[in-house]
Amino acid sequence: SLFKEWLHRGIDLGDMSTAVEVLLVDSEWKRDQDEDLTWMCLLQHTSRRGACQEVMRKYCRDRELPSWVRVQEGPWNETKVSKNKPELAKYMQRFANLEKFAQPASGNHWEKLGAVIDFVEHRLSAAAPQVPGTASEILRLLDSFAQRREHWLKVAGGAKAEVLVYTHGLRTWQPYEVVVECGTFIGYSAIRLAMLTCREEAPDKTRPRVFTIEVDPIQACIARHLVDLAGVSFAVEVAIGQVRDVLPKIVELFGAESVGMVFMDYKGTAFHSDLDTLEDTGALGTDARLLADNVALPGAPLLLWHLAFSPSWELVAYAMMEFLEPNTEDWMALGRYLGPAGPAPPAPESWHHLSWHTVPRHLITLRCTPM
Ligand SMILES: C[S@@+](CC[C@H](N)C(=O)[O-])C[C@H]1O[C@@H](n2cnc3c(N)ncnc32)[C@H](O)[C@@H]1O
Repeated sequence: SLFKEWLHRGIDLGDMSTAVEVLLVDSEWKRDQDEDLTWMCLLQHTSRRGACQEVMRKYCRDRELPSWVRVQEGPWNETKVSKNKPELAKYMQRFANLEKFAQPASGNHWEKLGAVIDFVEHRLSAAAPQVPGTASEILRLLDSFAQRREHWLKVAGGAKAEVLVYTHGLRTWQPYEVVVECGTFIGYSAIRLAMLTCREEAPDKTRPRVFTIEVDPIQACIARHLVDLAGVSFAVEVAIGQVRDVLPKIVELFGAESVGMVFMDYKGTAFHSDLDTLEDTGALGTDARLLADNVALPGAPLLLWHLAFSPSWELVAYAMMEFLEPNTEDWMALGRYLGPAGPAPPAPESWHHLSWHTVPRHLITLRCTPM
């Protein structure tokens, strides 16, 4: 009936594609096949075919549909494939349903990632016809891409990059040690970390010094490509998978006490349990550092509890503004590992609760509480 009201008022369903998508996924009426098809039909005749095809593709997957419903083949539109590299196309074909595992994407997420590759490649070849470029040049290009208002990228740039560099410089590194980054995205911080590890006069090029984990295969491939363009692929290994599945293999891959620094930049509610894995498997080296981003927004209260109250850790937290978001304050937590010294006292139940009701929602509740 809401749809009918929109139609009655002459509202184009294409302009409401996000709402239509939510209703298609959540509504009771979708059990009624005919009703369902009526809306498919209406979605096909809108002025914004691209957005609506996207909705239909998601909704109609694996379903028998009448021939008049025209849904473009596959979850990947031409822009995505053409903008990326053959390796990406291979992944796309192999995992046709991957899109549903990808991070929640804004409407233009994939176009933006295609554009970032174009931007970097174009300027790189204009400035210096040889590939690879230098790592600092790639970072500069990514910064300048992100600084365009419509191109914001969720990477640890600006003040966050400074904390990253500072953290890496806090300890004396052994030749067998690695930095583990959880959440690669397009490899921005991995490239920066690789630059730091390559500062030695004759860096060992036979083994990776930065091991970075990304759940989204497309983003992981983009990261590999940019790492390659930056000329640091010898120093960076991009692993594809969930952090929780990959971390247990670290000791097997690099040896016990081989992790000198961990950079957690993915899903705050998982930080504490994934850190447990690193501690329990003996992966953390002497005086290892843990840097965790976005611990206040969206929030990682259980990680903060652990770092603050476990005798194995010392904690410092930095309040700063998000990269290119001058109105959004966020925190980074920096932990220093003192070696296995026993568990933290259990976190109060309310902290577990807080972990699920991440800080933004929690703040909304607070604001609504009468003074
Ligand atoms: C904020 S971005 C990382 C930015 C990157 N650290 C940088 O500064 O350049 C977070 C990334 O974590 C990935 N991610 C989210 N949950 C994950 C998980 N459970 N395992 C692995 N990667 C994950 C997302 O796909 C996204 O690309």
